[in-house]
Amino acid sequence: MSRHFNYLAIGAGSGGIAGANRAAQRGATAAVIEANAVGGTCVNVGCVPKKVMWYGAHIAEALKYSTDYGFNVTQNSFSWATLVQNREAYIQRIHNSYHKGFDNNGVTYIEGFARFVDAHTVEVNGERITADHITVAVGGRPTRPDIPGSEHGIDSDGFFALTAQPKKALVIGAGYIAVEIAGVLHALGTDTHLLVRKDRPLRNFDSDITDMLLERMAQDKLNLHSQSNVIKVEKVSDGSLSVHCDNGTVFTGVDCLIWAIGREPATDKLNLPAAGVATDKDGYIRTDKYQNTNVNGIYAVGDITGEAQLTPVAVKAARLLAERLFNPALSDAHMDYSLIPTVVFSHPPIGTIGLTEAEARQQFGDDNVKIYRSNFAAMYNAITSHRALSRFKLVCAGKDEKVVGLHGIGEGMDEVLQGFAVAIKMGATKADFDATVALHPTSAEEFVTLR
Ligand SMILES: Cc1cc2nc3c(=O)[nH]c(=O)nc-3n(C[C@H](O)[C@H](O)[C@H](O)COP(=O)(O)OP(=O)(O)OC[C@H]3O[C@@H](n4cnc5c(N)ncnc54)[C@H](O)[C@@H]3O)c2cc1C
Ligand SMILES: NC(=O)c1ccc[n+]([C@@H]2O[C@H](COP(=O)([O-])OP(=O)(O)OC[C@H]3O[C@@H](n4cnc5c(N)ncnc54)[C@H](O)[C@@H]3O)[C@@H](O)[C@H]2O)c1
Repeated sequence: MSRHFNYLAIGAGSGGIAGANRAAQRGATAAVIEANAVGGTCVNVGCVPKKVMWYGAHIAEALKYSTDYGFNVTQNSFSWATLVQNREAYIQRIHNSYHKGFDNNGVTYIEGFARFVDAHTVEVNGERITADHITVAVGGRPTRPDIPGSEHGIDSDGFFALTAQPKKALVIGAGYIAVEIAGVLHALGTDTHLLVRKDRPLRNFDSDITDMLLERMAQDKLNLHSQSNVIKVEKVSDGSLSVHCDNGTVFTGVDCLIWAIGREPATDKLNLPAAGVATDKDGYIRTDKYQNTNVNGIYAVGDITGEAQLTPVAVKAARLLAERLFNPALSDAHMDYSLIPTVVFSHPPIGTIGLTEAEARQQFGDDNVKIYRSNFAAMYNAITSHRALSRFKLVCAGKDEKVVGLHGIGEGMDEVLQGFAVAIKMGATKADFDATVALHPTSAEEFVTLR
C-alpha cells in the first residue's frame, strides 16, 4: 500500500499542522503524520497546559490580594486534580478542533511514527508514503543530566502528568521552563526551590529585568538557590528524595524533582541518513532562510531547526514555506527571524523584544546608546499590602534614538508587548513613542511617557 501527496509534514505540532493546512488551502494534496498527540508540544505539554497552570497561579495570587480589596474569602482547599482535569478537557477540545480543521481543509491525518526511506519516501505503520515536498517538523524533547539518580526526577512532560500537587519541589534550570514551573508551583502553595548553577535565571535577558525578577521572587518568598549545581540524587527509605549539590547543600524530603535544563532535537530515530539530510553536531536540522535543508524537496521548520523555539515561529515559518511552494504570488516568501518578541510567564510576566542594553552597547558603542527606564507600582497591587514594583525599559540607538530593545516585567506585560512589537518591527523611534498618547491608567503607558 502506498499514497502520494504534494506536501507531507512529519510531526503534527505547531509547525506541521500550520504548514499542512496552508498547503491544502493553496490547492496541494497534503498530509501530516503524528506519532503521539495532535498539537505537539505546545498543545499537550507546553504553552497551553503551562498557561492554564499560570492562570491557576494567577487566581491564587488574586486571592492573596482580595482582603485588601474588601473581600472576606476563606480558601478551604485547592484541588490540583480539578485544575488538571479541566485543563485536559480543554486540550481534548483543541484536539477536536484541529481534526475539524484538517477535515475542512482536506488534510489527511496519519497516526504513527515516520521514518525516511529515501528523499521522497517515508514509512509509517508499514506503509510507504511519497511526497513532492516533505517538511520535517518533529520538535524536541526535554533533556536530563547524566548524574547518579537523575531518573528519580521528572521533566516538564512529567510535570504536566502530575495528578496531585507536590509538597516540596525542586526545579532545576535557569531557562523559561524552570522559571515558569517554579513560579506556578510556588503560587499554588508548594514549598518550591529553584536551583540555578550561576547567579540568576534567564541570564541572557536584560539584567535590569532579571534584577527585578529576583526582587519579586524574594518579595514573594520563592526560594532561589544560586551557584547550586546538582550532582547526585538519592531515593531514601520513606520514598522522598535527597538532592546533593556541588556546594555541599543537601535538600531532603523532596517529593518532586523537576529537570528543566533544556531540550534536545527529536531527529535520532527518523533515519535521516536514508534521505541524505544533514544535522549539526547536536542533531538540529539547519536550514537556509527558505527552510530548505541540504536535500532538494526536504524542509525543516520549528524547534528542530534550532532557531527561536517558540510556537508562533514554527507556525509562521511553516505557513510561509507552504505559500512559497504553492502560491505563485508569494514565490519568495520566507520567515524573518529578526525582532521576535517573547514572553516568560513568570510572576509577574516578562516581555522582551530586540537587544538588551549590554548587546546594544556592544553593537553600537556606549556613546550611541540611550536607555530609558522606569520603576512603577501597578495600581493592581499598589493599593494592597503586597505593593510591588514593575520595571519598563527602552534601549535606543543612534542620533534618531531608534528603539532597538524593549523590555518589561510587571503585571500585564504578557499582553502589553505585542502592540509595541509591531511598532519596533516598523522601526519606531523614541520620538514616535513620545508622540503616542498614553492610555491611562495602565502599565503600558509607562512605555510612551519615559523620560
Ligand atoms: C513547557 C513548555 C512551555 C512552552 N511554552 C511556550 C509558550 O508559552 N509560548 C511559545 O511560543 N512557545 C512555548 N513553548 C515552545 C513551543 O511548544 C515549541 O516551540 C513548539 O511546540 C514547536 O513546534 P514544532 O512544530 O517545532 O514541534 P512540536 O510542537 O514539538 O511538534 C513535533 C511533533 O512531532 C511529533 N513527532 C516527532 N517525531 C516524529 C516522527 N518520527 N513521526 C511522527 N511524528 C513525530 C511529536 O510527537 C510532536 O507531536 C513551550 C515549550 C515547552 C516544553
Ligand atoms: N514562554 C515561552 O515562550 C516559553 C516557555 C517555555 C519554553 N519555551 C521555549 O522552550 C525552549 C526550551 O526551554 P528550557 O527552559 O527547557 O531551555 P533553555 O535552554 O531556555 O534553558 C535551559 C537552562 O538550563 C540550564 N542548565 C543546563 N544544564 C543544567 C544543569 N545540569 N543543571 C542546572 N541547569 C542547567 C542552562 O544553563 C539554561 O539556562 C526555550 O528556549 C523557549 O524557546 C518558551
